[in-house]
Amino acid sequence: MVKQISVIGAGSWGTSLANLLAKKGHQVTLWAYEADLVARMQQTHINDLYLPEIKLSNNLSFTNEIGLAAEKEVVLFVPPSQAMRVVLSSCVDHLSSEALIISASKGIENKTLCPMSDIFDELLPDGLKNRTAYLSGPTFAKEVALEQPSAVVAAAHDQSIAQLAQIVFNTDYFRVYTNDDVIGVELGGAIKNVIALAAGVCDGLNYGYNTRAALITRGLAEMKRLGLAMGAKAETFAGLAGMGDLVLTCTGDLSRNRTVGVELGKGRKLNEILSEMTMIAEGVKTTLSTFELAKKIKVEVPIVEQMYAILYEEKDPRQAVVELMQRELKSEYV
Ligand SMILES: NC(=O)c1ccc[n+]([C@@H]2O[C@H](COP(=O)([O-])OP(=O)(O)OC[C@H]3O[C@@H](n4cnc5c(N)ncnc54)[C@H](O)[C@@H]3O)[C@@H](O)[C@H]2O)c1
Ligand SMILES: O=P(O)(O)OC[C@H](O)CO
Repeated sequence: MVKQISVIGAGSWGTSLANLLAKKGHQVTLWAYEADLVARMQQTHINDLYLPEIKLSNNLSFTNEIGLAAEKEVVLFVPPSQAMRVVLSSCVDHLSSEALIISASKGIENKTLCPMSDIFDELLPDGLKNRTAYLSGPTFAKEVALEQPSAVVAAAHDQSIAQLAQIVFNTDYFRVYTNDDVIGVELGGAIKNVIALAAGVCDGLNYGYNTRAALITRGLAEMKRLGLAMGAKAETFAGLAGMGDLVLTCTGDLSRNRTVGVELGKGRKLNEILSEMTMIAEGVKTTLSTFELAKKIKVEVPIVEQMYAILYEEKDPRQAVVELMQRELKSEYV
């Protein structure tokens, strides 16, 4: 059934998902933060800042008026996670009480340590709190835009809402599974970015496949440990939003997080690396949140701690690896 949908956030992922939905036949409006980008997309149907390689569907319209965009049957939020609170706040009064609300952003807010679902729970009116779903999984925006077969999960507390999201997004190249573990799916998608930074650091230091495999596996152990302490299900970390996204981001050259890590491993300064990027590497800020969250709930996350020290205390990446390798010996599953 054709839906009126708005996508709030015209970065590479919002644009790619808006295009998927429009090609599927939905009536889609894409809201961009940058007014000049909206004007150019209206003329060219190309997002020259964030997804320049893709000619967008003629079925897609563009706006800079967030209130109007929010008045749709389905509202998909895809801003950077640190901007989610402000963006959602400006939409709340315009949302229909019947709307299906979806978040596809991956991160943990710095100042509150909230995953996106806590921000939605805090800001949405009661009737909409149970009408939200969280889309996550191993998906580079460009590959989805090129219709490469991909799979994701739509997580919601209410499975009828997860199923609605599944129906709205599923295509023959974008397979959507439902999931009821909202916190697990959210933490998987957020913390894998921290581990991807670390995987990039190892590559930048010219370590090999052994190091990468060890990093991915022990990174997954940290994601799962923190997730379990936050009430997530263990199996979520073996799924698309856990191991699936972790493997993609730690190994794929399209990952912005992994790319930042590679440059850090080569010895470049964080500020210099970030100043050259138009796009966002969520893991940089999520490292800070994850480090503080783990400290608060007393969960051991040695890779996250070393990544924090590299990013925020200018620790030498090679020394960080040495310290990880020289930690007290222990059983694999402690
Ligand atoms: N790109 C991907 O492949 C991909 C895949 C899955 C999930 N995600 C997630 O989607 C979210 C959005 O990332 P992206 O890759 O689409 O972005 P991007 O890096 O391609 O673009 C940056 C985005 O940030 C927006 N922005 C910058 N400052 C802002 C502000 N103050 N307020 C509101 N918006 C602002 C820009 O308008 C733009 O939409 C992130 O949480 C990311 O982790 C991305
Ligand atoms: O490019 P990254 O590192 O932000 O990763 C993009 C997606 O989250 C991969 O699933």
